Amino acid sequence: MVSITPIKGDAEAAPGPATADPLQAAWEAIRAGLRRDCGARTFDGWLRPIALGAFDSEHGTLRLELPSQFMADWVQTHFAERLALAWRSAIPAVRHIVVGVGAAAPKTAAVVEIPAPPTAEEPAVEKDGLYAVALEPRYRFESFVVGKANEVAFNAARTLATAENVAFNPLFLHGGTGRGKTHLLHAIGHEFHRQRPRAKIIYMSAEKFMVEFVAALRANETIQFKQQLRSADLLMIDDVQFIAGKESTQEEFFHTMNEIISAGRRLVISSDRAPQDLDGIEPRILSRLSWGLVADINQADLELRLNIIHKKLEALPDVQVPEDVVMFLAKRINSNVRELEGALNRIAAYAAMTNRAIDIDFVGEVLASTLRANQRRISIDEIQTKVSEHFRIRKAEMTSARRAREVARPRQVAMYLSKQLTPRSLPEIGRRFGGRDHTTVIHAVRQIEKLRAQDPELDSDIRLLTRQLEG
Ligand SMILES: Nc1ncnc2c1ncn2[C@@H]1O[C@H](COP(=O)(O)OP(=O)(O)OP(=O)(O)O)[C@@H](O)[C@H]1O
Repeated sequence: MVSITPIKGDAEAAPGPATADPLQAAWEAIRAGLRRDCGARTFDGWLRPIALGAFDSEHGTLRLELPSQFMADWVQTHFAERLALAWRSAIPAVRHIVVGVGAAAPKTAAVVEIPAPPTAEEPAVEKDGLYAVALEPRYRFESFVVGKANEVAFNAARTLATAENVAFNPLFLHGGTGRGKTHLLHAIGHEFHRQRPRAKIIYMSAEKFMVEFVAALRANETIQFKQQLRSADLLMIDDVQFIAGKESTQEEFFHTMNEIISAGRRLVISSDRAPQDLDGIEPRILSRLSWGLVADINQADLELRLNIIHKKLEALPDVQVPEDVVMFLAKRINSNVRELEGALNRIAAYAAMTNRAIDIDFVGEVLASTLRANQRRISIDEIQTKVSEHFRIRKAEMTSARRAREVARPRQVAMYLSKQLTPRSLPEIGRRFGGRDHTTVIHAVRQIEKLRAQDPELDSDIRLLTRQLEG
């Protein structure tokens, strides 16, 4: 069940006597920025009427409401991406925005007067070839902290942005949410622009690609749409999982991809999963993708989390965070970098508001629910359930003595995942699998490691199970 938290009542966002509403404060700042960037006419006509709706803290979804469907559709098409980006940089906990018609929107007269659409096309204003408005200024290579989990992706991104000729194209970056894919794409854009100020760079979410493609189809303007994309020297499409299975968009994407690559222009794609795990992507697209470089971004380990906290704190010179608190945060917030960043911002904001020193007690109060969510531990029981469902065997086979391959292999997979995803010891894992010896568990772990390297299907099963279990 999704819990919709009313903005004013966000318990975690308002510890102690604090009265300021961080969402409202961020919204004021975003509005000021939009007014500056878009001019008074567009702002007054289309953006001023937007009201803040509810914030669903579980999914990080913030609702923005307009007085009519027409206005909501317009804002969705022209501003959704910009709004989402602005929100994400202001409050990282806001991961998505939904634009709709709602009760929170200011009530105007029964007939809503619809302002004339602006004459200039704002969100993708071409400035020196760079679609500058879409790139977040903070997302640069210099602000990206490199560790084991992301070094291959980082190096590939830098090579793609800087090398005279690249041996791989496209670059496909994948990894779970909040691990820095969008950051790296924007960093590529900034660097490419710095080195080649006249080059044409397009960054677009796959969702926007689809929306624009469908709009172009309706308006009989597909030729212009194609020309625009295919003339890019660097094209970056974020979150490509979005178009998996959407046939005509996928077809168009495939042609665009082919032309960009054949013309020696650079293409970068990001996704929350590996190419082979994208359901509904055609084999010819997969094979074209495999011509390039596929790099994943793994979950940050403790060392990387510590380095990221230190780096983020450099940008907050007024905030004094003692080393024991840094270690506490790095150990306890292990889900993803976005959460870690959000936690630091929240601590800084509440320390400033309440004038309290930042110690472990304070952090425990301010981040109570984040810490609880990060504490979620995957249990061996959950692993056994998921694995038996996946391989369509009875769960009882997890603890049975049967050695037939069709049950023994899934059992080994479950033991392997128990070792990887839980802090349980080998003897304990053995006990939970029908009282087996710890050497059986070691054997299972080694066996699956070996098989994963040889068998792409098993490897993809394990990735999928891991993703599902990690939620
Ligand atoms: N290695 C890193 N160094 C510094 N900041 C990072 C790093 N990784 C992620 N971040 C920060 O974490 C936040 C989330 O990253 P980003 O939006 O790039 O994630 P993502 O992988 O694109 O997530 P999603 O799939 O949800 O879009 C950003 O503010 C980004 O700057």
